[in-house]
Amino acid sequence: MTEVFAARLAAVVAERGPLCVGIDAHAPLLRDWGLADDAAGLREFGLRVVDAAAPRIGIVKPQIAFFERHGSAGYAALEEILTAARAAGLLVIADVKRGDVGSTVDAYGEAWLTPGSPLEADAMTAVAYQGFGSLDGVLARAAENGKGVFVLAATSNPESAEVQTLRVPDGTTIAQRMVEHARSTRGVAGVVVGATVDLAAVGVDPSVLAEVPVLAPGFGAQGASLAGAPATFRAALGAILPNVSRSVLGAGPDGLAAAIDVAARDVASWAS
Ligand SMILES: O=C(O)c1cc(=O)[nH]c(=O)n1[C@@H]1O[C@H](COP(=O)(O)O)[C@@H](O)[C@H]1O
Repeated sequence: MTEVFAARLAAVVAERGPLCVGIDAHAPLLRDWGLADDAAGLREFGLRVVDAAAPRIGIVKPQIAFFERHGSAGYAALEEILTAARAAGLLVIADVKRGDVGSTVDAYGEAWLTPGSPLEADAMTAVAYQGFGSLDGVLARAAENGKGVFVLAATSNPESAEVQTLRVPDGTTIAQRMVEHARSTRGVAGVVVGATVDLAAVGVDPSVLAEVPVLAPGFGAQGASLAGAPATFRAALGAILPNVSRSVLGAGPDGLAAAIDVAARDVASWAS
């Protein structure tokens, strides 16, 4: 039987910790790294991040937007980076944030969560603005393949409260409803909850959040500190995958490994 994603993830976290490093190829970062903002530059950038990450941590998250900027050549670079990351034993979360009517979102699942697909990842990010049920097909595919889907619940950007704090008729916020839906998938879906978020303000119950995998971006460049995570996530701290992108990538190709080590040590200190 295929192992459910949450169990695969737990094994990676137990062995290599929960830190996730983003592969966010911003144009200014490429410039600072001495790389061209083209497909060759993207490829080099991504492969160097994989090289620095693989001996240190367990999870990487390529942000697909930065590859898409270069069209099919960007996607070709991305395919190589996905393959290299998975071959190096890293668990790969494709940050694609897809959502649509079910019959279309299924095709996104086919692209990102199917073994042997050129864009195969271990998990993808998704948006349930068209209703959690619109993700049923992609969740079924993920379950079949031991893959995961991280659904946006309470995002790190300041504008998010406008939508995510709205309440459904039983009084639950949309953010909390996403967490509850994810919990009902029993280890196939996780959620995205930003580290900049006040859980009480967005109506998310930390004890329910603790029951699902939580991708937590927002550290560093967006203002949240790794040291502050225990106070932010409380009972759910053990469920989070803290993501760092610009805060470590900004160290440059020569400083990246050390920056990842520092972040990993900060995360490891949560346990003490
Ligand atoms: O799904 C995400 O990863 C995501 C959700 C969210 O609420 N906020 C957020 O910043 N992200 C992504 O996480 C990364 C954060 O990058 P840094 O701010 O550079 O650490 C980017 O790739 C964002 O697209």
